[in-house]
Amino acid sequence: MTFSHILGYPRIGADRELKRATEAYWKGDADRASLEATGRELRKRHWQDQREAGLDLVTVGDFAFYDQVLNVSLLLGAVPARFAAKAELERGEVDLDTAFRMARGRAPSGEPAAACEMTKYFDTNYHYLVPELHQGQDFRLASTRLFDEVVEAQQQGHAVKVALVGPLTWLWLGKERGESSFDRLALLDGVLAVYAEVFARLAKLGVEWVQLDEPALAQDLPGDWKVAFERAYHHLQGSGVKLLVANYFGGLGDNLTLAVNLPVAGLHLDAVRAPQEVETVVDRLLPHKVLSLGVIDGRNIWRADLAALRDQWTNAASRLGERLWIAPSCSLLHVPVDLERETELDAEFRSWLAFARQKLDETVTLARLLAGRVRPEDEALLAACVQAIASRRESPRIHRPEVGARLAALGEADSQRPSPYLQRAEQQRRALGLPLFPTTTIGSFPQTAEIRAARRDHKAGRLSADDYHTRMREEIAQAVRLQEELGLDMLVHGEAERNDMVEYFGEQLDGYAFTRFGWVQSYGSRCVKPPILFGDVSRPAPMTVEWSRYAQSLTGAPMMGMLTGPVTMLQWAFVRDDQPRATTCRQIALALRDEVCDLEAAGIRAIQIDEPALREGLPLRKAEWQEYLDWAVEAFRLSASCVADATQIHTHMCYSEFNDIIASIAELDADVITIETSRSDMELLDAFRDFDYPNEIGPGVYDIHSPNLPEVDWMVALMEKAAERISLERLWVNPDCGLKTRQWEEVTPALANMVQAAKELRRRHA
Ligand SMILES: CN1c2c(nc(N)[nH]c2=O)NC[C@@H]1CNc1ccc(C(=O)N[C@@H](CCC(=O)N[C@@H](CCC(=O)N[C@@H](CCC(=O)O)C(=O)O)C(=O)O)C(=O)O)cc1
Ligand SMILES: N[C@@H](CCS)C(=O)O
Ligand SMILES: [Zn+2]
Repeated sequence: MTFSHILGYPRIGADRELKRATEAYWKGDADRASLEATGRELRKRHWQDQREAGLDLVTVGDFAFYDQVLNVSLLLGAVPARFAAKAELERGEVDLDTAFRMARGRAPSGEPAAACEMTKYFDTNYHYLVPELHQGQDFRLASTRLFDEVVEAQQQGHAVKVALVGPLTWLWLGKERGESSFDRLALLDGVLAVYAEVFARLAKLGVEWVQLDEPALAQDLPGDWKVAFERAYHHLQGSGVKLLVANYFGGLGDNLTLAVNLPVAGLHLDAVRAPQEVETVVDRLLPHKVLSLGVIDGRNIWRADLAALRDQWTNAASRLGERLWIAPSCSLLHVPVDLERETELDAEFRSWLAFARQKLDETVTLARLLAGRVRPEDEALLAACVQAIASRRESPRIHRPEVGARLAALGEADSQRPSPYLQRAEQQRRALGLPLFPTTTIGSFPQTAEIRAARRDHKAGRLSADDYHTRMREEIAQAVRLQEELGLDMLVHGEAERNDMVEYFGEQLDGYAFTRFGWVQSYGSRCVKPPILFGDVSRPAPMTVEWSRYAQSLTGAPMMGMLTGPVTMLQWAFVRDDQPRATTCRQIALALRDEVCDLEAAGIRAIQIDEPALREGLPLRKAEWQEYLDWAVEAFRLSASCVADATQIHTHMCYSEFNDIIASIAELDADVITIETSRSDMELLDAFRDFDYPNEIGPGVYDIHSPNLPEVDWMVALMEKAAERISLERLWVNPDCGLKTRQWEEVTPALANMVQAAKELRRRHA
């Protein structure tokens, strides 16, 4: 028999039930009991799905009301002091509201406090809460939720495997806090003691297998971390459960020997991203260990080629026999829940896809194919699969010769602005007439319930296109009026008409398809619906020009055009796997270039091309960075370089640590870059100073994720710190990121203070 399992399942629910339940609880519209009931209901359904599909084990521990990394922090009692949870820690149960305050700064009960930092989980668009680590920190078992969930699953009759973020990856993802620097590996023993206690309790509950997610193994590990891996897993040996160490999102690389030799009962490999490592691991795996092969893609939505996978892994199956487990490459958290609901996609296109629910079936069928225990339903799935794969391969919907021809005709000059920055800057100063410390925002204004309701009514046919456009124009006019009243210098139209900065463009470009219910959790209750990039990309018609032209017609101040850049359009979509990502990215860049040209022709004097995903697109291994950066930078430049010197190109990035990639950021050659810096106290600007970054910079002066009002003095002080690093004439004043998740009641006074801060800075530095 070949075992089948998954590393984790989406918890948000096919109807985003978890989003609705948590948001209702936060608003005070639902009580704790009803939130917990929704959690139980979702877990029950998801375990049932796994069981019905025929998986041998159901996975427990992947559920979270906010984030699975935060769950481990709670389990370990790693709750920062500002959340005042001493009594809860002593009692051994951190309250759910404390967890919500850690995640978002506030909850229905307890005092608000600064939320923990949130950042991207490896190279995904999923955000985790960064564990805060202190010198001499104590750890103690401080949550029983995991054990309760295990009992819950067992009572429903399931064979359970527990999944947790592993101790090394938890530390790897954490950040040292406090005055003096220290080595966070010094905390490992304390962390391990709690993991051992957790395992002992799980063993008592009859749990045989615990999966420990250690994707840190897919990155370049310093020597002391490799030693720590060995030490940790030796320490955890004999803790009463069998440990399966799971690596995903990439290969083990030079951590292969380390991983293969860990004293654990099994290893999971990402055989989608690193199939080439499997044979070596099989050769070297000790005979008592199992190998879980992640062969179904957990990061994409294409239907698996089951016949090809069967042929590819037959040898491993015959060598390993019962020691082979079959699984998706990583948790299914990163794909939408159920394709069955997408009834509006045409049958042929739908046949090319598999979402989480369908990937369960693929996993089970493949395991049975490899074990030679084929059932009629496997034969049926295999036959449907063969047909779908052939239909996708041969489809005329994918290839459009004119797109390839346009790419082939490109020369170096096409990704080059006519003049260097200094010359452009002079022309832009004349054309735009901006003051010192110009103020701007990042693009979006609050996506109110009314805006979303109007869009929903329009999509449902209850609001005509004309009426919808009128409603959106009213929103834009109001946003323009407000910005003028506030005295902002470079205006934006506010992005009211956009459901999402990627999906909106995906809906208008050829080569993309979009779903109705394909939600994927981005952070907490927030979800995104990544479009599906299936074919050659082109722009059939202008996408933003009329909105921008209208917004500009309302004001004499410069109005910034607003586009999502090619790398972000690629990174936040499900991307075709039949050609290099670089080629797809260049196709998107050309489509965007058409839009940039049209915006300029419509009289728009500044155009922002957002690239918040540029950094997260970096390969996990440094050796592969440069190749990626080369094509990513070229794609951005290709999209931006058709404009005249006097047209100002902006870009924006958030969630970025710039030190490592500053040279590539400079190569983008954007006239202005606005970045997230406020939470780092402007320290991120050191990279720009040290590199002698030549162009203009808007370091974010306030954190848009927080509902707290930014004070004028605070922003002035931050900008003074910025001015120590960057020359005054190159500094802009703006928030950290877009304001779509905030309320107008928060945005208006915050921007008023920001403009006030800019005035004070001008007074001081006149
Ligand atoms: C900048 N960020 C983004 C990332 N990825 C993206 N693809 N887009 C981003 O903007 N990654 C990094 C960050 C993550 N940040 C965010 C911020 C905010 C959200 C968010 O607010 N998501 C919304 C959904 C947004 C959306 O698509 N809205 C649509 C549909 C609205 C809807 O839910 N409609 C309901 C009906 C209305 C109702 O009753 O509420 C429905 O269809 O059922 C729209 O505006 O039309 C969220 O609610 O989670 C995400 C990531
Ligand atoms: N223009 C976008 C960028 C978000 S990263 C916004 O303002 O929401
Ligand atoms: Zn941003």
